[in-house]
Amino acid sequence: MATGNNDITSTHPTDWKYVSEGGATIVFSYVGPSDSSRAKNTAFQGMVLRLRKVPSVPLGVRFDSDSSSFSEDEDDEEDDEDEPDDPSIAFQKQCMARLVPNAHLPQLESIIVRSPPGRSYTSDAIIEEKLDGQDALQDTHDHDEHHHRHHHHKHLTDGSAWLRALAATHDELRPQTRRALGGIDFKRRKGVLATDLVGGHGMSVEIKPKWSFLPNPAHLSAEFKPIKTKTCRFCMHTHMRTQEATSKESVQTEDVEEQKPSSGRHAAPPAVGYCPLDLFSPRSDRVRYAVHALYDAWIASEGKANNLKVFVRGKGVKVSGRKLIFHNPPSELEEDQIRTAFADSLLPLLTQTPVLQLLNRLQRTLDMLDVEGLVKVWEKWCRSSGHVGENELGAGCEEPTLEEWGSFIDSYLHELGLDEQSGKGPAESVNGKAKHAELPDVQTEEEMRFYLLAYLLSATFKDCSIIVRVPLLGSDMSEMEDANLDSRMITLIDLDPKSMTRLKKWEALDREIVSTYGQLREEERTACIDDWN
Ligand SMILES: O=P(O)(O)O[C@@H]1[C@@H](OP(=O)(O)O)[C@H](OP(=O)(O)O)[C@H](O)[C@H](OP(=O)(O)O)[C@H]1OP(=O)(O)O
Ligand SMILES: Nc1ncnc2c1ncn2[C@@H]1O[C@H](COP(=O)(O)OP(=O)(O)OP(=O)(O)O)[C@@H](O)[C@H]1O
Repeated sequence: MATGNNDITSTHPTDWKYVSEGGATIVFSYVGPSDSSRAKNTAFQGMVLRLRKVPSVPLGVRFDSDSSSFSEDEDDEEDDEDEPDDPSIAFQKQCMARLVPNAHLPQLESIIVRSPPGRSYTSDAIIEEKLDGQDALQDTHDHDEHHHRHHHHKHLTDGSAWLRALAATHDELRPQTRRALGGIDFKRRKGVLATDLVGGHGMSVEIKPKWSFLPNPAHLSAEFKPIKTKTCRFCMHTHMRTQEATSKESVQTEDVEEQKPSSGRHAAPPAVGYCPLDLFSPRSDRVRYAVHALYDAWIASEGKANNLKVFVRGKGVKVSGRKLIFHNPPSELEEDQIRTAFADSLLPLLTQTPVLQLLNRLQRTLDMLDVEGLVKVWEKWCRSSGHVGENELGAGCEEPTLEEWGSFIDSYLHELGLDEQSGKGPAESVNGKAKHAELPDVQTEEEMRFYLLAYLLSATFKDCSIIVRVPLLGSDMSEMEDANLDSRMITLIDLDPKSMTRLKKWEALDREIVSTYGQLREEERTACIDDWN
């Protein structure tokens, strides 16, 4: 029995399973009713729901009518159509799809998440309240709950009722550090339905690779150049985070559960030992080393580091349950065997599909000046153009429209001599580097914005994740022959546009990370090897 009704608020909150979340969004997958009393809804099968969280993270795209904003008034029951679709949808369709082959992108579509007035939810029922005051029950097994509903807060029956019920049903599964910072944004009228990349019968491994390159040295300050050309940004950031964690530990109060991250942002433990430059290397022994390091950091952080997540049949695997990644978990298994089998299963897709190399090329060619070079160009342009404001990087700059993003991508592809969706790797960047040996002489606002947009887009690719789908270890399917490699099994997620307002943060963070790392003696610093330099 199945239905295809695409009113998401007619599904029960328990038909959805919490998958995971980041700083900006939270994701649930459709599992359907747990018993046969109700039909599965085919409109949601194989899909996840991605919802924006509060506090909201600013996005780097503006619509002509500035429709990226939405009503701040909770009681405002405007048409759902009045809220624009989540900007990530148009951005992916019109911009990202020109840079990344479709095979490596999830399908995205907009979905209304407002429930009709008068509809409320209990743990196992949907209650419809007739507008003339008479009540009608629908699809409920728990009539006793019904007569209590008038005592409930008005939110239980307003348009946010479904979102609130979804949040209440799943809040317990969320990490405490994320819960302390916020949850689903109940004011939103729309969410995003996306291909479920962690469901099915196999294993999905999510890697957040981060920065894949050492910077172009041409525009670095004399003070930072020796530091930044030896150690990659991720390894330096890891060092800073490790120091921060150590100093926090020494002042921690007893009540750890109640502690909010002091910076107001989620602080995942650092993935010590992992270097992205290993993962992005063309040498498979280095890629293997990186996967081992990610696995070790996953274990050491008890699954809290955000660079590796593992899912089996749609559910996040805990470190303590790691044997679940095997089809038939052997009773005796050395730790090293699990790690080796894990890396064996990922290596073919990581090394023989173009996704990592594509990410590498995009990141480095979009960040040819480094933030230090970008600041120099910006300051010079501010002086020459009389640009008013505090002169902080990006100050006073509007978010780009989709049209401007489109023109930017035209120029970028043209400059690199690449075709749309070419998916080509970093060899193409060599020309770009020679070209950016000199600081660009920016004359117009349009030219200045070209460099700012390039940096914003590089930041998206530095912060996105890949999801690799493979059979469970030890299953008949797990010995993948090269010929059987299906490159669609590796997908890029979290390709949201970053906001102009982030530029000043990145400048300051760069300074903080590098000066902290610079306090180490030369011989204490890690030498990261960029094979593509
Ligand atoms: O600055 P970074 O490199 O620490 O990246 C931030 C991420 O931290 P990470 O290093 O991956 O632990 C951070 O990840 P977490 O929330 O810590 O998992 C976010 O991805 C953040 O982006 P946004 O605020 O969601 O747009 C990321 O911020 P942006 O740099 O993309 O602004
Ligand atoms: N299409 C998908 N299928 C399955 N799981 C997904 C999908 N998209 C996202 N997820 C899961 O939800 C998590 C949060 O999504 P995403 O990374 O897009 O959020 P974010 O808030 O933008 O992250 P960040 O803080 O890194 O910027 C992901 O880490 C992943 O585990």
